[in-house]
Amino acid sequence: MSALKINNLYRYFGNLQAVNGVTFEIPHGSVCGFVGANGAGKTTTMRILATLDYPTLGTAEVCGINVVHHPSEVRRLIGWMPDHFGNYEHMTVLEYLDFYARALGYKGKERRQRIQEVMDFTDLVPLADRFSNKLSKGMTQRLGLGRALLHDPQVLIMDEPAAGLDPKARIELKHLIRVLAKEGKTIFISSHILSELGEMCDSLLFINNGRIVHHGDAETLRQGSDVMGGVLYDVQVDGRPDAISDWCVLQQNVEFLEARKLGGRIRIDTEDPAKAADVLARMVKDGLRITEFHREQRNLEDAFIDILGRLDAGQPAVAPPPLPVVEGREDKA
Ligand SMILES: Nc1ncnc2c1ncn2[C@@H]1O[C@H](COP(=O)(O)OP(=O)(O)OP(=O)(O)O)[C@@H](O)[C@H]1O
Repeated sequence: MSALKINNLYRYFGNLQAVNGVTFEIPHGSVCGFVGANGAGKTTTMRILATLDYPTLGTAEVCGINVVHHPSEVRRLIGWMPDHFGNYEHMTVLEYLDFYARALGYKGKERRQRIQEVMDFTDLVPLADRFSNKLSKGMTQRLGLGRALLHDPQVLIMDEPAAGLDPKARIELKHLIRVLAKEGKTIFISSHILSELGEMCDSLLFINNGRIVHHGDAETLRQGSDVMGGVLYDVQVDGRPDAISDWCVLQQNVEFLEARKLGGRIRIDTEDPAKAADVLARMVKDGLRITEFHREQRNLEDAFIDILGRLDAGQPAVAPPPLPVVEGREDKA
């Protein structure tokens, strides 16, 4: 059973189709990044999962429990960290967590212990007596995370937790997310900072205009294979750079993509490194003086733009690959 499962989900606001037939599953114990432009439908999808909104059509389940039919049960399983949350004036960090722990039904010693654990984890102990509305953005996010973790949820849903954080605070947050992932929690996190998501996520889910346009792991996206239908190589020659494009015209499984100063980018129509080695050997045999031949690592922003470009060009989005199986996941630090 998946930790999160969304099936053919729609959410309309009047005529506006905010979520438009979204389907995906996220396995237990994995970290999934949710990526999309402003207004793509991320918050709406997350709010439905967090039982704060209703779908127009379709289903959403957390650990097999339907969010519409059993919202109270779902709330016990999830920790929700919204992109903005209100702090109360004249309430210290400790009082704030105590208030929510009471609301969650914790009593006496157990409550104090749970608050202490959360404050230790989020490094809020030195801020215990600070007014919660006088915290920096990074401290506020740690308080929000602490609040979301009070009932030790299995699944954490975080909407743009890194927005507005300075680099140090982002690194601290990333560290906390890694620790939680190592503990086996399922984490669904939206962000505009793709490079950071790539480092900590087992899979990335791209949404555009309310539709899922890609679901895959970051490494495959960087290498471009499942997006581009082949593998990209950067090739440089000693001599005429356009010798590569001339050569590619005569090949069946090699496509010339763009010229560069000393050569060009090509796509080899295979995942198999041995076949790429064959292509290189043929180039050399045919007289190209190769000075560089390496598999291209694209950044995730490029991959996202590629996917959107394919959609704009009327090409179908690539079918999602099988979901990653998370067994004995390793820390990616
Ligand atoms: N309560 C609402 N009433 C009307 N329209 C809404 C409502 N909530 C969201 N929308 C619209 O639905 C679309 C999707 O919004 P959503 O907040 O889900 O996007 P998002 O991907 O989270 O964007 P951002 O990255 O800017 O937070 C947007 O066009 C937004 O204006």
